[in-house]
Amino acid sequence: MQAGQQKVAVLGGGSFGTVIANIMAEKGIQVSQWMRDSARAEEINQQHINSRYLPDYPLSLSLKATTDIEAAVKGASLVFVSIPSPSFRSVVRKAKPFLHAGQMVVSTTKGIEGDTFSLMSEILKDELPDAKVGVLSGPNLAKEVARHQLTATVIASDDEALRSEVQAALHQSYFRVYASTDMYGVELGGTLKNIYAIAAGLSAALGVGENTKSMLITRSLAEMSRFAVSMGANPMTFLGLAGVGDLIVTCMSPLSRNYRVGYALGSGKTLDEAVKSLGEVAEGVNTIRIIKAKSDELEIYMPLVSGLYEVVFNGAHVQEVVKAMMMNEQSSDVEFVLPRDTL
Ligand SMILES: NC(=O)C1=CN([C@@H]2O[C@H](COP(=O)(O)OP(=O)(O)OC[C@H]3O[C@@H](n4cnc5c(N)ncnc54)[C@H](O)[C@@H]3O)[C@@H](O)[C@H]2O)C=CC1
Ligand SMILES: O=C(CO)COP(=O)(O)O
Repeated sequence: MQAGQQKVAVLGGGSFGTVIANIMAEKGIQVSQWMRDSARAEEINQQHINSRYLPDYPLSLSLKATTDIEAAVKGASLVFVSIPSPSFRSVVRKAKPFLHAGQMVVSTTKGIEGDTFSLMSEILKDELPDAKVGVLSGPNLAKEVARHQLTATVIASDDEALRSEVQAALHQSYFRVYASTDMYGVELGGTLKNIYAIAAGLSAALGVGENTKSMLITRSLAEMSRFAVSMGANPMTFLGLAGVGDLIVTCMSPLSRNYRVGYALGSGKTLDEAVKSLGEVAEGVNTIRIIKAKSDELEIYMPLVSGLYEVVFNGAHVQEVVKAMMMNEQSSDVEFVLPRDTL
């Protein structure tokens, strides 16, 4: 389809929904961005800015925002859902009456629904059994994308036509889209790394050295891939942009909201203060709780998650938790090379 004839809908008026919508609008695709806040929609339409989430970034003049979800999705070949995980299902339900059979729907959300332990692709399949479903995930700090910093991401789906459509819609001189068929692995990569970004922010605030930061990131990768593989994901996915790529950016950048929550905790703020002062979503806080419960239930060894859970929710002292981890029994480096249970 020619860019000028294609229509795409983006559900969500926050930082990521806005940059994704803007990439496509800049290419001449007709984009309708749905949001609940009418003042924000009017601001995007009149002043071409989203001052709450991306205050310093002018948006494409052709990007159109609306509070009418039917108008947003009507005639759209692709629908992106960029809504924080706690509200994801309810927004999909709102859009559902206006979607057709075979509709392509892509989640950009990096979280888990607590009550059901559903990833967003599972919610999409659940709510929209006739839709073609995909997941977009990768090292994609919204403010850097808005600034046209060279960026790459991953579209994961079983559906080849959906993967090609998303690659064509989002490809830009500053934005590349790689393909994957491991939807579950790609989605878990984006979701789990938020936990370790909180740990990285916390340790940065405590002034740890570069060796320590490297150990933390690499052992985080080992832990998140161990969990994902137990859930059926492909370990190779964690070598890609949605695994190690997203883990690195989120553990290293103060632009990450999860990293900032960790940094605030390490600077002596309470969890409430840290989350309130952020004013945006940090999915990792809920994800720690959800993954702690799941890993306990399935007996998956996750010492970083357990330690962080104790610090964040039970007031344990970081130094004590770290000391216990360092004194733990010796283990395998890459357990897909040397399995832990053969030690
Ligand atoms: N910001 C980033 O750099 C990136 C974010 N993501 C993911 O994208 C998802 C969305 O995040 P952001 O856009 O960054 O969040 P944000 O905090 O910037 O904005 C969230 C948006 O969702 C809207 N919203 C929340 N509940 C709603 C409801 N019930 N109905 C309608 N709208 C509702 C809010 O009004 C707000 O516009 C998250 O899961 C995040 O992990 C993914 C890649 C990069
Ligand atoms: O997922 C992200 C970058 O890829 C954004 O991370 P935060 O949600 O921590 O800001």
